[in-house]
Amino acid sequence: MSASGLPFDDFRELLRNLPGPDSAALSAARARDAELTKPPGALGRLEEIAFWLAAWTGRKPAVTRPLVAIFAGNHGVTKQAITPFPPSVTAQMVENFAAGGAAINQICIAHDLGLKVFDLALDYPTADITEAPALSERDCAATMAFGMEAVAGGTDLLCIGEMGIGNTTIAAAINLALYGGTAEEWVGPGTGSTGPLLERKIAAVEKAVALHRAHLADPLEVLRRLGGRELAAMAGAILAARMQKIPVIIDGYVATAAGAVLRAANPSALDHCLIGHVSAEPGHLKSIEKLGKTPLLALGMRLGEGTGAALAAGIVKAAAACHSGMATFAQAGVSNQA
Ligand SMILES: O=C(O)c1ccc[n+]([C@@H]2O[C@H](COP(=O)([O-])O)[C@@H](O)[C@H]2O)c1
Ligand SMILES: Cc1cc2nc[nH]c2cc1C
Repeated sequence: MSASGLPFDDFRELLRNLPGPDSAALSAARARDAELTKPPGALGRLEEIAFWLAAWTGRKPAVTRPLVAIFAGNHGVTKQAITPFPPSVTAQMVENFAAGGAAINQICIAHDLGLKVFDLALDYPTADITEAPALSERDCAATMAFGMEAVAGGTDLLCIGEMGIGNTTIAAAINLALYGGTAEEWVGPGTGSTGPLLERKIAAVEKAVALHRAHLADPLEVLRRLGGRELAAMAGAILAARMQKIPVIIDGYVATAAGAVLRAANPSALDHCLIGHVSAEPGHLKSIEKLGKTPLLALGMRLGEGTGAALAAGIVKAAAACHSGMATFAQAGVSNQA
């Protein structure tokens, strides 16, 4: 904790002093790209991804230890009867991740990605955001710090995902607080809320944002009042990655909301991040556009658990492989005259 003793102070300081991109590594990548055996720009966005890797790692683009981190949390707002699945499914899915039976396990095998799952006090859901702040400042800051530690084991590409019944309601509330509009614009079906479930979900988001309105100009207050443990941990992990020169791929609607909190605190906070995919949750594309980003994939998925980010990691790995493995015109004896 910082000298003044307020748990958020260290994070405010970090957010004010984020490291920028490495311009020497970026220039070197651009120079090499111009020599590779392809028409200029022919690899399209793969070339931009290689430049992004160079800028945010400070090295020649390479992905050798990609990691998917899933953060799991439970939410008091589920007592408003807003989800088709019960909160017990969060812990059950954590078990399924550990046993290798979830979709994310198969995508990690397909793309050769490491996987770590962090469950965050699943037996102690956050407070119901329609009645109280989700977390105390101390709990929120401690969970952000936990998320920062999660990447300490070393990786050179971090995919951020989550698991938490009720958390699409949380993401919608965060988006409404950060961007305004109406609750209907930000609330979607999540795992399948329709009819009365969806109506109660919209009402819960409206009520929560109205209750906390006086405090929502401060993005970290948005996170602690309307967020949840997995969102706080994802925010911490994204920040830690920035400090440690690790590029990040953000997953779906909920992971994007965690990132949005950081972006609201510092407009450059997500410059080291890609959005892996646009999910089928109706508000996701708009929330991505608010960040000034373009998602890599659009596969109609709405699963969470890092699946969209993990699929995008395969593309990022391929971008690095092309950049580092292709021959130059001179090496291959190919004419570079158009
Ligand atoms: O990532 C997404 O865009 C996404 C869209 C819909 C559902 N989810 C997942 O579904 C869970 C939350 O849905 P819900 O209906 O319980 O709020 C949580 O575990 C998320 O990972 C995730
Ligand atoms: C079964 C199930 C799997 C999930 N994976 C991520 N969120 C989920 C929500 C449910 C309900």
